[in-house]
Amino acid sequence: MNILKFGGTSVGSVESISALLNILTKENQQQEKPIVVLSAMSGVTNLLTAMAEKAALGQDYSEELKLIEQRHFDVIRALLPAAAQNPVLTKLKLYFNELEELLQAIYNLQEISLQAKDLVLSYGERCSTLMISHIAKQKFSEAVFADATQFIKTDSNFGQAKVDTQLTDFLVKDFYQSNAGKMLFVTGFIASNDANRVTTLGRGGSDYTAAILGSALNANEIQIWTDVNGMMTADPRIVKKAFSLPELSYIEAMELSYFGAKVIYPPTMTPAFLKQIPIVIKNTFDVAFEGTYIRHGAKASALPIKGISSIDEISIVNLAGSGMVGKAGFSGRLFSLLSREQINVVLITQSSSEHSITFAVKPSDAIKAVKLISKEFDLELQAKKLEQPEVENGLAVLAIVGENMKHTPGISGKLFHALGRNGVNVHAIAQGSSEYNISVIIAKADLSKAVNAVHDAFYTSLNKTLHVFCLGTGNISKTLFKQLQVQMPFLAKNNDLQVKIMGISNTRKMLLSPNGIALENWEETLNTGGESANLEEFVAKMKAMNLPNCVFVDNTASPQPVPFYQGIFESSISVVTCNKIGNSASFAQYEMFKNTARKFGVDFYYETNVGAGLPIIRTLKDLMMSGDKIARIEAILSGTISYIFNHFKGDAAFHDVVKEAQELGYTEPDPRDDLNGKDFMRKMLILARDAGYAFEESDVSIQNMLPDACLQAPTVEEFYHQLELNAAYFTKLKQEAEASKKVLRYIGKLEDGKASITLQMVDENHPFYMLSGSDNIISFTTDRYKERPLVVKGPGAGAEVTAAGVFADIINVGGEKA
Ligand SMILES: NC(=O)C1=CN([C@@H]2O[C@H](COP(=O)(O)OP(=O)(O)OC[C@H]3O[C@@H](n4cnc5c(N)ncnc54)[C@H](O)[C@@H]3O)[C@@H](O)[C@H]2O)C=CC1
Ligand SMILES: N[C@@H](CC=O)C(=O)O
Ligand code: NA
Repeated sequence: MNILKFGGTSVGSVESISALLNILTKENQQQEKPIVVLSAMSGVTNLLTAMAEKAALGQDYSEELKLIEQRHFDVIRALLPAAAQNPVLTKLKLYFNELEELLQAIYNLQEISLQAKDLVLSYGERCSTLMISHIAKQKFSEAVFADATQFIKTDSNFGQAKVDTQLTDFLVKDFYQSNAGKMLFVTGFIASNDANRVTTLGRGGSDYTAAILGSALNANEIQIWTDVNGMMTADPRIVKKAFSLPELSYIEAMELSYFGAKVIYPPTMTPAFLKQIPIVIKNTFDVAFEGTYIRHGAKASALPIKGISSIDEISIVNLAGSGMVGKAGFSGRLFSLLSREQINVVLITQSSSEHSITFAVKPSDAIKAVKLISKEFDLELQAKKLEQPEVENGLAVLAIVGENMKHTPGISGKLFHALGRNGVNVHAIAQGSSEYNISVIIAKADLSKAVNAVHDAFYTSLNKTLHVFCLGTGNISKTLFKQLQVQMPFLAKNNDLQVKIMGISNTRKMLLSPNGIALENWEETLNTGGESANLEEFVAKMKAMNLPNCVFVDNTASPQPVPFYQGIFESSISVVTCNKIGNSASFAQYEMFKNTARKFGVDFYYETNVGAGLPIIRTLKDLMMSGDKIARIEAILSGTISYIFNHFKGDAAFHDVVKEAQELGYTEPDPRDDLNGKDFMRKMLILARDAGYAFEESDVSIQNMLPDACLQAPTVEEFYHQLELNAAYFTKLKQEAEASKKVLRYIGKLEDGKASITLQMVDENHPFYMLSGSDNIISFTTDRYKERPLVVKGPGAGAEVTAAGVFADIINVGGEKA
């Protein structure tokens, strides 16, 4: 026979009770009738508590009483034919009269005992069970109401009574036998003591009732019907990607629910655990869900951990003292003191020196614990053998749980890597001696980020999410958003990766969205839903969202974002940028960015700073890291100038060709930065620094290729005008080159600790002669590439290739999926 327990939400409304009846119809096809255990209608227990408290304070409680009556009567009127309503309405009315008299007595006394409170609460389960048993009788003629106070016997610890197992087993069996063939509807949560006074079973009490009955009657299984899809890999309110677990062992379920999973309350399972009766958690509102099975010999899954549980509010108490802590008997005295005073210790850690102990408790217990300790160890404190206990608040616990953990090396490494990379500071660690759980104490503010990061790290077959905040909505960003949108399904399918844009800002508007910004209509969303742009606020809000796997993308050409990089790294957020201004300002700053990113375990990627999407920065880094020595770098690194020299032919006018380069998206937002060599200089400087030189801007000499008037043009418009006025200068250059069968090339060189950019005319024997479009070319001569240099060549400017380079940098963040 099966026990089916339905929680408050499952009996809370006409719809849920109808669903419950359908479930019973199916279950009734089994050979033996099920036993149904019911909770009070959702919210009713709270109302009863409120009424009892009001009565004890001499306040009016009639509103609540009316509300409770109304909720039951509404269900009866909706689910029973008129002729069948009267008998149950009458019986319920009797209950409500008793309840009212009881409350009146409390009101008169203006005081309430635990015993009276249990009695008040008992009406929640009695009313719901009586009502539903009558409704069920329409379908199942064998339905019978059973008040569990008749056969579940406890001590007199009202509010949290302890069950007399032997007597209860006997009475339950007897009751069951004398009701053979009936379908029993049993009140959850309530029982009675020797004197037949009503007692309650404490937290999770209706589950406990189901387990007690299941154990006494050797049930086939105990079904716990609730409103969620069983036990999940993490709290679904915190982790959107959390999924239901098909199967768990008892120990795993205990460990998981101990730290927060509210689906079942562990102690309630003990009777079932001892008899090895499987428990299955099912969803009344989603009958297609097969349930989470908790049973003996649950199959070990391929996953090293089963779930992540968490408690979002915890305090820790630190105790230290060389003369005391760690000595035999100390922790015994400490923890029996706490247990005597009913302080639940969630977690304990002891330092290896054994001179300190840290334990975690509910915040409301922390001060109480300190007072108790101060009293108990007064002498030791006075003698300075023990230091004053210290309390830390605002903390949370995260625990990973799984029986497989102890057979799988590297679990804690993975946990701490995920936490470390995301800047989550660990205050204390505890590994249960069972090795079924590893728990860490972290700041409450970091909990959501931490649980998500750890979930991503362990459930790698799920998509890992990168949370991206993007500055700039110009040429490059627009193209990046398009590329991301197209590529997203591929990344999800083949790389288990999701890139979510959480924030966008340009100089006018900014928008940050906790759910991410859809890329189909980002522009409209930003314009209609965004607020006035404010860079400082954008960065602050990004940090406050405290997301795991977070990336800040700077796709501007502005110096303004650069001063924020440092603080962004310090918040454990990676930076990806195509903006060269950060890396080409002072060397001290360049070095600080690198060091800070390394210190905080995040990435700083800027491949597109040199040669757009061409793998130049990455190649240089690989050469350096593998121990090669750079002897010489020669390069053409201005896509714009490359394009101009490749197209300034025949009777084309120079300024028109420049305009074309701008229109094709090759130039900087301000094309003067390309033609005056500044953009090229920045690239040479960044290369030199990455090659190990502590260079400043002044270390790169630039041969100017523009007449003075062009260089000094105060606006872009004036610049184009000056280019036109100086047409003869450019034509002369071109003719000189053509006359000697050469081409014009603007070439950078780094050799012997010197960097330069010069305008050259090269003939067909020169390796840089053959270039087309916006091509860049770079040749690395090194110890290992001595005879023939390592050459990278290809389009070095343009929105598509640049956005693609930024895209690649973004998905390389975190490294694991690349
Ligand atoms: N075009 C190319 O081939 C390549 C470009 N790059 C770099 O890409 C970067 C972007 O270039 P484009 O997209 O063409 O520029 P753009 O001028 O089209 O767009 C720049 C965007 O940045 C925004 N912006 C500027 N200052 C801002 C601030 N303080 N806060 C928020 N947003 C701000 C602007 O509103 C604009 O949306 C530049 O740094 C450029 O050097 C790098 C490699 C190649
Ligand atoms: N404006 C730049 C673009 C790449 O950084 C260029 O022309 O090379
Ligand atoms: Na590059």
